[in-house]
Amino acid sequence: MSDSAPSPSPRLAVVLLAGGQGTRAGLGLPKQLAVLGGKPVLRWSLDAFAAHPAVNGGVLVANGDVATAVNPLPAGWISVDPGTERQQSVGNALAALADWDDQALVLVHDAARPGVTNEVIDRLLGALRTAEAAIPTLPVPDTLVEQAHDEAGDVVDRRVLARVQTPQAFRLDVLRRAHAEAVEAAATDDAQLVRRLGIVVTAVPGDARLHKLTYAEDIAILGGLLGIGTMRTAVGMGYDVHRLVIDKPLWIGGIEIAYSHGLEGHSDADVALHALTDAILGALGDGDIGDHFPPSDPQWRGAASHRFLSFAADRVAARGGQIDHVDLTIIAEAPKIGPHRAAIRARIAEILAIPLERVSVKATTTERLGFTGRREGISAQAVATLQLPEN
Ligand SMILES: Nc1ccn([C@@H]2O[C@H](COP(=O)(O)OP(=O)(O)OP(=O)(O)O)[C@@H](O)[C@H]2O)c(=O)n1
Ligand SMILES: C[C@](O)(CO)[C@H](O)COP(=O)(O)O
Repeated sequence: MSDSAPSPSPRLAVVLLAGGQGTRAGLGLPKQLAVLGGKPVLRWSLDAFAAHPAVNGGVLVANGDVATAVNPLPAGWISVDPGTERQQSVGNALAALADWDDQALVLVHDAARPGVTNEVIDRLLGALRTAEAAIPTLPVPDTLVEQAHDEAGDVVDRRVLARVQTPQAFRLDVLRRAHAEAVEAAATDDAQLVRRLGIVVTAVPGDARLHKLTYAEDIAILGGLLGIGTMRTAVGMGYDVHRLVIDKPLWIGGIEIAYSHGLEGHSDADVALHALTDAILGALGDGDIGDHFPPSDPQWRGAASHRFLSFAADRVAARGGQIDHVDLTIIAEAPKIGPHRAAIRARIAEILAIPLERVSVKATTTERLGFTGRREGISAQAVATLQLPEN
């Protein structure tokens, strides 16, 4: 029997990448801040790593506003600014790990992949007992073909292909060398840089839950994969009034209508889009249009109201929800809204990026009664029906 003590496990650091813009997701905010099951996407993997007994600390790569969403960081974690590309962001994290021993291990992970499990971390660490680098991969489930524009070409043999996920696991000295030698050579992940050193990268089974949030529809996919409850229906209502004044452009429902008068207001005073914006914010329980775009703020003077409505729609997407239906009633004695209804409906569907059938636009007079009947102003009422994930 040997009397030598077992060698201690190497220390383990995590590099959590949350420095991207999330352009392809188009959520109106960095996708790592989108809320999934009641917490930001970024928080999911941060919590999973912080709870794993082998993890000693980590570096969150994120801009200040993103890092703030997960304040305070777990013990042993710091945050650093991102670089312009993912690869530079990893480089910044490696610089922050300068005082870690070469023998340490590191897991590099996309914050856009919230579904980190202990099992996948353990598989990667198991592989690093003998390998210098290990990554999770999944088989390709579909037939793959070459394609040029809209012409499908020859089948590519998918048996020799795999989908690469993160976290990716490395001996720290290996990752340091790979990045040091890659200054001029871009790669979409760290394993490719390591392979350029001639080092073998071991593949371990990945996990469907590590699906990456890339496009807006991935939020719903992740909701299913992560077992985040069902959707609930939320209904909101909005109401707005603006005064008619002479010689102003008249904007209603995102279109300009030729008329002797226009609506008075701080923005373009589009009474219909304001009511709709409030209906959506109401369904979200997210305040009202004045909270987000205060009339006291000069930047909204004369602003086109489609910006307010897009903002509200983005907030629905960022919550992993969708707009089921909006119903708008415009109350005006004059001008007649009827001839413009179809154009208004199409414009609202365009702004909200939902099918036309999900938008209803109606109009009425008040039979010459009240302020609308006296043509002193125009009002609008709206109801928005959303599907939102249960938290
Ligand atoms: N300069 C960058 C670019 C990306 N990332 C991170 O790298 C991961 C994978 O990148 P990707 O999915 O491409 O995210 P984005 O760059 O945000 O997406 P897009 O390309 O659509 O803007 C994400 O967690 C992202 O936050 C980063 O830390 N620093
Ligand atoms: C690192 C990565 O997640 C591995 O699949 C991927 O390459 C990063 O995403 P991107 O869309 O290529 O930036």
